[in-house]
Amino acid sequence: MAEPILPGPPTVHVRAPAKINLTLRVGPARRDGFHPLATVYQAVSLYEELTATLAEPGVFELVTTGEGSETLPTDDQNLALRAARKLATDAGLIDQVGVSMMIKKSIPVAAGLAGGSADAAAALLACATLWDLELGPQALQPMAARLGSDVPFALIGGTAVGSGRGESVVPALGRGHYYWALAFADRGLSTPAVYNRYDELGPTPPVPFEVPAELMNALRSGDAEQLGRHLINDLEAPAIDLMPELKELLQVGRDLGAIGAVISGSGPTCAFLAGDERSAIDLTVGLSASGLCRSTRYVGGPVPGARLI
Ligand SMILES: C[C@](O)(CO)[C@H](O)COP(=O)(O)OP(=O)(O)OC[C@H]1O[C@@H](n2ccc(N)nc2=O)[C@H](O)[C@@H]1O
Ligand SMILES: Nc1ncnc2c1ncn2[C@@H]1O[C@H](COP(=O)(O)OP(=O)(O)OP(=O)(O)O)[C@@H](O)[C@H]1O
Repeated sequence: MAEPILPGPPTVHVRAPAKINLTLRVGPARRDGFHPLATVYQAVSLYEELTATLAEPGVFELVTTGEGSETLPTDDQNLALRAARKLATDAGLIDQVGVSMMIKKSIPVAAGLAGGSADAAAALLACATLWDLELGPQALQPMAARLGSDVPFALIGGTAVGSGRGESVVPALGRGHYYWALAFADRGLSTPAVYNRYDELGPTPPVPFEVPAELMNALRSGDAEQLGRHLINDLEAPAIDLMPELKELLQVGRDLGAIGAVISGSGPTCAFLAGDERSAIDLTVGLSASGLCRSTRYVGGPVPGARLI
């Protein structure tokens, strides 16, 4: 006789998006080593997928698959596991809860697209749900900020202005959907190394600084051409200093018709803004053919932050 099918332990699925920095103004290093930022984030349709299953109390485990996963730690060095443990500790439940997580990575590692932050945000939301903590993306913000500068944005998604060290995020009012071609490099760049090189190259813009009004106006009116003209990243010079081939890649994208080109975050991923979806696809084809990048992908934004699926 067939065995009865018993329900498995509760499981949730979450996906969390990559980000592009449309603006990244960087001030001189603070005493704690972090740099004050004025940034505009946009979440784009390249997603990490996390599956979390309730486990025995005290069990916190993780496996990763997909893009670059073989290079990642699966112990507490991994941001997702660190996020799960931190949530359990802060809730006073560290000896009473457990979780088994599986992450399918699509965001390349150390690419400037905040893949690790997306994983941390996904883990927070998944574990809060599994453990019935009744904490949504807003309530999880303070804990997200302690895990990393980009984690709070990964929870809210959309388009948002970031300040402080990037952890203080306010949604930006905007209209329009934008089409991007992303060009991935064949190696990563370390975020601290890029900030260090930024300090060495100096000088830094005076603080307080602001997000360009033209960029905010472009977002408000949904004007892609104007947005493309006002993309700016102060980490572009140090990223190019560490990886000189990025300069040519940015130029090739412009020559292929991109209406804007910028390195995302600390790089090395280059983001090219296109006028429409067809042009974004054409750009990915042209960039691939240039031989200057490992691979390309077209994405759209803004999209929501970490969500249950
Ligand atoms: C480059 C960006 O992605 C732009 O959004 C972020 O600034 C980086 O965010 P992140 O990877 O979440 O960074 P964190 O994990 O908080 O910090 C990693 C390291 O980056 C440097 N760091 C980060 C953020 C910041 N405002 N100033 C910094 O100098 C510090 O050396 C820090 O030790
Ligand atoms: N789940 C994770 N995914 C990716 N990297 C992780 C993860 N956990 C820890 N890390 C470590 O964090 C480092 C940076 O990873 P990540 O892919 O988030 O870089 P990034 O996209 O450049 O980040 P950011 O744009 O936020 O600076 C990696 O070198 C990796 O060892």
